[in-house]
Amino acid sequence: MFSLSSTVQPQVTVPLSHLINAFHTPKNTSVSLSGVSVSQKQHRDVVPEHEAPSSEPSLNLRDLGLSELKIGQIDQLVENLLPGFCKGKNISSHWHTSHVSAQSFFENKYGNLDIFSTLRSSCLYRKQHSRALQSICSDLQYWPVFIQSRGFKTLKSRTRRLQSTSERLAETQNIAPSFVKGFLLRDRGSDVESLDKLMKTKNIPEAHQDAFKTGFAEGFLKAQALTQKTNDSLRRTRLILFILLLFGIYGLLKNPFLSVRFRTTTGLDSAVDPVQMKNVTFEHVKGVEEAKQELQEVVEFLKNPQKFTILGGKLPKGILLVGPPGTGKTLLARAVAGEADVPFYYASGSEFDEMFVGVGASRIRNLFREAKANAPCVIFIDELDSVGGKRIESPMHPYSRQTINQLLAEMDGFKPNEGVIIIGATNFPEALDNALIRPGRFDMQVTVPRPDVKGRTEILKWYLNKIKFDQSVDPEIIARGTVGFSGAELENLVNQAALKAAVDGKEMVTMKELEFSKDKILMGPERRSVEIDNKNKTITAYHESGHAIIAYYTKDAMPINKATIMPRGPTLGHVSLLPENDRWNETRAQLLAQMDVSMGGRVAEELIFGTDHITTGASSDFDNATKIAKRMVTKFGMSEKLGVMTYSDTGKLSPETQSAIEQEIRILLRDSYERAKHILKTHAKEHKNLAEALLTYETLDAKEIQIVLEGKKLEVR
Ligand SMILES: Nc1ncnc2c1ncn2[C@@H]1O[C@H](COP(=O)(O)OP(=O)(O)OP(=O)(O)O)[C@@H](O)[C@H]1O
Ligand SMILES: [Zn+2]
Repeated sequence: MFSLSSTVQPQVTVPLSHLINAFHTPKNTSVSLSGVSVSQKQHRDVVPEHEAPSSEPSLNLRDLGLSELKIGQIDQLVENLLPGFCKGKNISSHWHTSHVSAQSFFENKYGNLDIFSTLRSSCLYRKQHSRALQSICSDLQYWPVFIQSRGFKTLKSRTRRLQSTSERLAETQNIAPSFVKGFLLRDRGSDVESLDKLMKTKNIPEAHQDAFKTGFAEGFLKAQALTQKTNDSLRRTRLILFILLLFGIYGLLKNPFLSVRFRTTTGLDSAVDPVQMKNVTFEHVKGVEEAKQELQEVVEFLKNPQKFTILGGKLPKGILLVGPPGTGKTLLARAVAGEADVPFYYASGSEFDEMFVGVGASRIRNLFREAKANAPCVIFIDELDSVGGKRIESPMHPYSRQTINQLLAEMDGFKPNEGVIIIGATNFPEALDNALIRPGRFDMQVTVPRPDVKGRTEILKWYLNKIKFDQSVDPEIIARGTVGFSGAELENLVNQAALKAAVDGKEMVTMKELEFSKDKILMGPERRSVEIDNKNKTITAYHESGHAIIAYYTKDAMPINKATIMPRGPTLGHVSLLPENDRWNETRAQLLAQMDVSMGGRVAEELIFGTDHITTGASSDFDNATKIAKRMVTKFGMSEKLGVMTYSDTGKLSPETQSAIEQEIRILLRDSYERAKHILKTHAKEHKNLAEALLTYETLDAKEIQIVLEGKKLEVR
């Protein structure tokens, strides 16, 4: 384990290369770190400060103390800095710890949330931020190194930091993502923005923008070449950069819709032009069937608003697409417009107040004026939380209230049959201002989850069909190994494989390149979340199988409908049961069975992972079981000791009766726990099989569960 001392020591001077080596050196080599105490299994030696070669670039951390952190740097920290720690394996385990502590902080605060989206979308929570950051950063004392090296000006030092070609490759994404968009398009780092901003301020006409970007990249290459002339691997980097560039431009020409992204232009009274999205349809969005179904109605409405409303159709004005980054929310919104063949207005919440503070409100006004004049149409507001967050006391955004109020006023200001549909996207719905989700505003929520294994297969096939690949390629195998990947990441995976094949001079993409780029992505930025996912997934798989096994082997339990370990909302997985008929009455045996099924999760954790490793994940299960037990005792007269009598207001009971009730409930729960334990012990083998099947397939329906429990082999889907 690579753990660094836990206090920030701003006075330490750390030679960059030493840090870098520490990040990228395999476990068994020893690395010198100056001034940073390092402890792990095999001790690495710590070189005193003066021994650092003076010619090396070094950084005085004093100038960059934690208190200096600007809110705007949080994105950089989260998106760029922390992944940097995860490149090597050691770092990844290190990150693990920090992640958990930061996450638990947020969990206490907000329930089970994705730390990344939380940090990303809530620049407003200044206090929480600094605390969360401290918990992340407290032992990452050299983090400013990375922050310092962001941006075009300082990229030189950053390049030195990068050791392997593959990282240089990753680096190129940060350098020129806007013109490799559609190709390697996930990074929206600050570099892109600065380039975009530069183009805005320089007023580059659209026709020349590509040339400008190219020139910019070339200039960057030159600057790089000047500083490190003879470096061999640098040449390779330049080559790769260049190939990337060509590919990117090629992709841009070939596939314009991928890169056309409408932005409200600068200026106070900016014109707003729609983007017609004829060529994006639901066909382009894979693996989110449920969301598409839910949105189908909206398409019908947009095709003919009057008719729809005359027939009595009722539609929300606003639809909120909720889901993690890169799952296709923007794509879905475009597809809605495309399907209905109506104009699509794109706006990004974070852009409203970005150029000139206070113009957000007028931008919103313009946007809606234009949209209404061109109805039916779709207005899409990406990153809705950054305009509609609960930022009442945000010093960063003094005008945001105005912006959000304007948005609310506009939404209230038109009738449902006017044909304007507002689609907002967020990966952090909890941060939204309550006023926004009231009826008549964003009152319909559509979840856009990470794709399951089937969805991932579809997405991979879709993007594979755009490139050349050989017979060996089996999308399903890749899909199984990419738990937790979003659509964008899968697209990226395919693109990177194509790139790798091209760089290696191959004619087609084979399984080898796909596996390579999968691993690369896994080791890169996404790794820790996936790693945590895997660990959590195992626990979840046994927990959920526990419920399922009890349900299956208990005579009076409801039949199982499905079991899944796909996280949804705040849950990590669930087992759903379906009553055979509507239940008018429940028997004592049925109630007990329900309790046993609830107990199954925790019992499974205890049996498989040991008492020390049981998780908090069972609390709602216990709530369930306790409620049933309580009702049995106090309402249904199902306790021998307390007899056939109801006890409605437990507050008015004598202490003796109360404790008798409690005692009875406790006994019911304890017995239930023991029954569940007995079943799980008896069926340990089936339990294991089911958990493993869940880990492979993520979701199993009733029939598949039965097949597994009967010891047969599941057909590969
Ligand atoms: N389900 C999917 N099917 C096909 N392609 C997808 C899917 N999800 C994402 N992609 C690809 O990833 C790109 C980025 O996705 P998109 O911008 O729609 O995600 P998003 O959910 O809006 O992300 P963010 O929250 O970061 O804005 C899409 O343009 C598309 O190329
Ligand atoms: Zn449970």
